Amino acid sequence: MESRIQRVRDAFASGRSRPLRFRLQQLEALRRMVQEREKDILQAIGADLCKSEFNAYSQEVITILGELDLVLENLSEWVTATPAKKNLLTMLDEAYVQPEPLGVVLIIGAWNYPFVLTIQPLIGAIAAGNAVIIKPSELSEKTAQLLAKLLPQYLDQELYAVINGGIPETTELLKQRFDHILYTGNTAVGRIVMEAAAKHLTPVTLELGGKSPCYIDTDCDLDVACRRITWGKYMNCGQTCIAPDYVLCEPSLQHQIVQKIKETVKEFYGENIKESPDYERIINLRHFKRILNLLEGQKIAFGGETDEATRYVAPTILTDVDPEARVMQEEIFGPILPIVPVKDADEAIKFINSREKPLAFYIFSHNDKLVRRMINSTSSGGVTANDVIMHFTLSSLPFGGVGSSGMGAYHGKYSFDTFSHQRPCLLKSLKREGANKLRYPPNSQSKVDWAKFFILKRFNRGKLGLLLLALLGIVAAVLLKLRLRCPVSSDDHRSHGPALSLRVRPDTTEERSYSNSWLPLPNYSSVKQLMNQSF
Ligand SMILES: NC(=O)C1=CN([C@@H]2O[C@H](COP(=O)(O)OP(=O)(O)OC[C@H]3O[C@@H](n4cnc5c(N)ncnc54)[C@H](O)[C@@H]3O)[C@@H](O)[C@H]2O)C=CC1
Ligand SMILES: CCCCCCCCCCCC(=O)O
Repeated sequence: MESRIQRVRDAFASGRSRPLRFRLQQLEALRRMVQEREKDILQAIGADLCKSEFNAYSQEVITILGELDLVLENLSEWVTATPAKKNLLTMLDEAYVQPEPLGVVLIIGAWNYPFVLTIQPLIGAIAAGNAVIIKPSELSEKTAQLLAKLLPQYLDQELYAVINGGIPETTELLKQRFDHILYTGNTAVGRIVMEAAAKHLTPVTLELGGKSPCYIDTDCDLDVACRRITWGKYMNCGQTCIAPDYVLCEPSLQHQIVQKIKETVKEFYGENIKESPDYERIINLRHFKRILNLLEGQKIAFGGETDEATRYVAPTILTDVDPEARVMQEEIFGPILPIVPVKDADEAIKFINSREKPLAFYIFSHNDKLVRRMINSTSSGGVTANDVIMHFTLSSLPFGGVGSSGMGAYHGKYSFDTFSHQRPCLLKSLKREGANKLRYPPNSQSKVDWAKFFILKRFNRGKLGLLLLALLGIVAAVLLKLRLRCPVSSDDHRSHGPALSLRVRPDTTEERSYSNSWLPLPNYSSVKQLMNQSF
């Protein structure tokens, strides 16, 4: 394992992952892979999650094709250095922020969307110029095997390596040094990843889970709300990290919600849900049993049927759920929807704030003021109002958790930023040493005053500020010139402090001899007064 990672590190050190052209080539190759091997990809996802090709395409492949298009279109802009604002001391220098690759990145994927959750971070890591070790989840075995077979056929084999295996392999992998780790999975393993990363001071992006609440207001189109919730809750058999985990609503709404979700389930999956090509299965027996345990002692208002042989769990709704019940303590990650009655929106806010920060928060209401109030009084990784899941699909929004639902974010430009170091660059010349003397010892009050002036002064009115700055420059230059005509004693330098750092080219040899000295301005306070006018 160590030698494999070393090979990837050597490939990164060769510098070939850095040029924009190379990154674009690799991303185009990845797009070719998705297009040419679409059938294989859909079959692998289908085999892992019992998912139809239509669903695998719209839930996973579309996202990746969209992300690739976005990155290919914008990467040349993202890699370009951004000029930085300067202060008076650096106004003649070059200051910019240059994104640079971090090095070797480790991406640990999860099984529930095994293609998108592995390939989407990979796109960002390649775009940012990194080498990558990809560790797909061992639970989605077919997709993991396919990725290990396909990626080397399309991408640079030394820069991008797939390592498959289970917990022992991941544990071994985590002992190695990486320059960034992006992990998607449960919070307990998130802690293990962070602890391992800390040993090497490796930064981490943790895409974790949690219990995402969904508040339904009385002022709401319940038909639409319930249709959207049914879609987001039962998609992928509830195994979606941003699925609405539970519903909060006033007691009077409970019965109607159950009825409407029931009708929608029939509309979506037909009379015999087991036969529906759109209804998936639980990934393995361990998770199946875990979900079954969550049903114990609960009032099942709808669903509840299970079949161990096929790991089938019917779309299920629980009503009047006690907040202390087990089903309300851990992320469900299955097709069970508990409804917890609350008095009103304020009680819902309190309820949410008394728990760990969730990955997503959903509010259904016609009342725009209420929606904004609920957003402003809670915290979550992301929010969608009057729908569920959909914020995930917008690459212009950062995707990630907060608090125990994760740290850091990715998607689109946010992925590029996650896998880049924003390197600040200041390019000075070895000339103009005069202006620099204000920071050299011995220090004095006037040097401090000048330093304050040069560094703290802000010009925030755009062109007007620049115009006034130019005028000030002219005034300073004239004063400087006047001063240059009269010889200055070394004592004067010490007692009056520095001159403005302006390009003043002395005309005569005599003047040149003063050009590198601290030339005192005759009246600093008048300049200070001038500068304190609001520019
Ligand atoms: N924030 C997000 O974007 C997403 C978060 N999730 C969360 O992931 C969870 C479900 O995924 P999991 O069952 O955790 O996926 P999982 O069992 O596939 O584990 C994820 C990865 O962690 C590794 N792993 C597992 N146990 C480990 C250990 N003890 N030491 C080292 N590595 C280990 C696995 O090899 C795998 O690659 C849910 O909590 C869900 O909310 C899932 C999808 C997206
Ligand atoms: C056309 C609709 C597309 C919907 C895409 C849903 C993809 C959800 C992936 C979420 C990953 C996760 O949160 O576990």
